[in-house]
Amino acid sequence: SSPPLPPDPNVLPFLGTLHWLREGLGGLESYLRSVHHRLGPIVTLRITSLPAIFVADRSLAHEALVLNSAVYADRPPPATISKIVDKHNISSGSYGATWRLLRRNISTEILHPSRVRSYSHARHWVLGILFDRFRKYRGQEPIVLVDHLQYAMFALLVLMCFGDKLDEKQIKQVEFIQRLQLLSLTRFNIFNIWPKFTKLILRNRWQEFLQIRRQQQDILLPLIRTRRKIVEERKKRSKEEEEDNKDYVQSYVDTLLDLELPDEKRKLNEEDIMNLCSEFLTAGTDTTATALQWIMANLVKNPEIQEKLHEEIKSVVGEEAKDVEEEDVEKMPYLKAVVLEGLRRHPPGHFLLPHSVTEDTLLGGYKVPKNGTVNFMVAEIGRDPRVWEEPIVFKPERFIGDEEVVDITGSRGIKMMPFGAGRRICPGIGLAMLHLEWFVANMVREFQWKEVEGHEVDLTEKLEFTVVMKHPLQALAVHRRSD
Ligand code: HEM
Repeated sequence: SSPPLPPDPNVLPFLGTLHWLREGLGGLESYLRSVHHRLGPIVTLRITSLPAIFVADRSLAHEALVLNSAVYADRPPPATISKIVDKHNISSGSYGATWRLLRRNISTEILHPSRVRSYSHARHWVLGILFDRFRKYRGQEPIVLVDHLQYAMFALLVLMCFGDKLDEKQIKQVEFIQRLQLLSLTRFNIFNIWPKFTKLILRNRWQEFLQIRRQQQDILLPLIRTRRKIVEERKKRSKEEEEDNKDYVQSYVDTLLDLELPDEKRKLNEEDIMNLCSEFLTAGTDTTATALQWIMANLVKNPEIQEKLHEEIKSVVGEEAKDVEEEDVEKMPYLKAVVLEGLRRHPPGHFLLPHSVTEDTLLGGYKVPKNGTVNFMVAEIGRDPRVWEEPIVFKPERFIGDEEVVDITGSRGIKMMPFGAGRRICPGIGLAMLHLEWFVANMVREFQWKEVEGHEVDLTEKLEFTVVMKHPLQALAVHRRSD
């Protein structure tokens, strides 16, 4: 009498998934699209021995993530690789006291709007670096934009994480090792399947994994130790002396040094802190740089949208202001619409991170078992033709109206959910939206972005850690104002 699992398209569970596995995870999405078409918005695949449920419908997503949010707030137990790189981090932590503590810490101590404001000087510093780089191309040579955007996001998040302005060489080292780890993760995921056996058979690859991990320790641990010393010395100084030191800005590492793990009754060790810093850097750089690249690509492809945006920016900040300020972006509805349209049409993650449920439950009349994973199809939901007219067209105007057209947090209903929804919603949503709006506004204010002949904008997607442009955007940045 117990309700069945959502329908499974394969008569022979494991064999059935082989044909998309050949194409990698990118193949999974198009396979699922055809399966949903046949079997409805909720289906089961057997990728491992545990059922993996896939949800492609906004109402079911809302029912699960928002209306039933406590039940869906768990994550599947970590596999071999995750046990090492994600140990005690937020994104893979199970729904319990440790997750709650770490999530509260990042949300209130680093990502709270008042704290985010305190990093404004860092954003101006990074914008200066970006613009110096762009000017060197004199509007004549193509810029591969994503390389610069990634560097800019790293410069910014490294500063928020470790507190100090590092030099270019140090920032590049951090960027190098974090990206190496991220991009090679798919190759190492094989160790999640029969680890004892695969570690033996693929000995060299396992050694490579450990080597990357050591390299990461060599780069990140000294930064953490330096910061610890600064914090300890600061504690020794008197309150008055500290109040005079107006330049001091709290970093993520500062907030982690004294945290105590509730389950294990001990402070975080260096490795825990490194994992949390690594998560912070990865979560906030690649996602934002990817989204920025997609938005800029659409502005280059649609010059009339870019000009309309430029007109709005000029009307708010005037002709002479040096940079667009952070308060200014709040007065730019078209800018917000451009960013939302970018996130709808090209969400950096096409799936949320896998969720799991704290108890057996029901969704859409089917059973969702405690031991399975539940995956939500973000890109499909944002491109649902029943909600979005001409969903493939880039049309910011769809977000302009008398009423709020979309609630990006999904709490009052989901039409798109690039940041997820419910208890596991991305805690960086405010910072990410600020970075997207502010950097787009400043880049469009300062330069006209033009297509390069022979390198027309190509919106083909490719799955890396996020879904990126298969052919990265190349564009000319023509300075709008004479120096
Ligand atoms: C455009 C930029 C970003 C996008 C599109 C994005 C998207 C997401 C998504 C889809 C999730 C998973 C939600 C779920 O599983 O239900 C997530 C989780 C997370 N994000 Fe973001 N994110 C962005 C920027 C950031 C930034 C700037 C930070 C912090 C510096 C951040 C930190 C996190 C963390 C810590 C989690 C795990 C939350 C948890 O499991 O409780 N993200 N993000």
